Amino acid sequence: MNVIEVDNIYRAFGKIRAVNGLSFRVGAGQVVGFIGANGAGKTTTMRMMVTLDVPDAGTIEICNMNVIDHPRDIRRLIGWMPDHFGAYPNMDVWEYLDFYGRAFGLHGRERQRRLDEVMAFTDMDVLAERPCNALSKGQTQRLCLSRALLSDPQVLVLDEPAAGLDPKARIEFKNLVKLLADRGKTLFISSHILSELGEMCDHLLFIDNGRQVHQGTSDSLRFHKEDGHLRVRLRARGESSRLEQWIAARPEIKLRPGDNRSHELLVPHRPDDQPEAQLAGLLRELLAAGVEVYEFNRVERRLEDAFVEILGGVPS
Ligand SMILES: Nc1ncnc2c1ncn2[C@@H]1O[C@H](COP(=O)(O)OP(=O)(O)OP(=O)(O)O)[C@@H](O)[C@H]1O
Repeated sequence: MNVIEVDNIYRAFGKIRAVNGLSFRVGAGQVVGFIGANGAGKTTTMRMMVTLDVPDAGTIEICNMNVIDHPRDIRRLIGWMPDHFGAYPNMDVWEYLDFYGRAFGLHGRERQRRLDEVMAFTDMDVLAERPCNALSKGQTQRLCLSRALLSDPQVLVLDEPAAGLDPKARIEFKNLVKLLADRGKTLFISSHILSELGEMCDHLLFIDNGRQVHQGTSDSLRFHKEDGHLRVRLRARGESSRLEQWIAARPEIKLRPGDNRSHELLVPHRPDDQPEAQLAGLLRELLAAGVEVYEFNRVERRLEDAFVEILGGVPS
């Protein structure tokens, strides 16, 4: 079932065409990375999805409800985390979340229970009494996520959630995203930093100048299929003669030297086979032939390279 259906939407600000005929679908439980350079139209699209703005043309449906006809229902289903945090100088973390809990219509014990649950999940419980303006960037992001989670939404739309986080905070954030995905939430996450999203998302949607330029699974972008080949990097103990003998009997497989005493195999991909099954069979054969393999990896393409390739040049 599709949770998000965006059909041919347009949004212009004067002469600027921020979103220019964009269409995509997001299935229930998917974690989708929304990628584009600065100004590509990500925030504008997301604001329309969460009912904060309306398209000039085209339709957006969330859980089969049109954003223009059912904004209130949709707001209950969606948790929105904007890319900026307004200043709340006189509130501590607990007061801030309590305020939003009230705004979401949570009452009495239910509100308290939900606040406790959310703050424990995001590790904000230890910071409950900290003033909002005395939080680090990572803590502020976790506070924003806490707010988005208060209504226990099915769909989470997160605008640049990892921007400006240090590596530790980024790992913490990634773990939270994974936990939410494990709970069956649908996540739609924007970034202009690909590697950030590649680790969190199973699907990637690329936009440029308000238009979709590519949509696919992260794996399909990440793994090379050079002219229908699978690429494997392997390292084996001892003499390489066993490996060479094994290769000699398989003219379809190409062997080339890799870095750091490794080898790279270029194996024709059999379209009827799952790549995983084919690679597992290959490893079994190598071991049976007495090649002492101690490292065997499918070679990944850097997502940045895939992005540049898709755009046909360097992203602006
Ligand atoms: N309210 C507005 N008024 C005028 N122009 C706007 C407005 N909002 C967005 N734009 C313009 O629309 C284009 C798309 O902006 P948008 O914020 O959607 O991009 P983005 O992909 O989210 O970029 P970033 O990664 O920098 O946040 C930009 O050229 C921006 O300047």
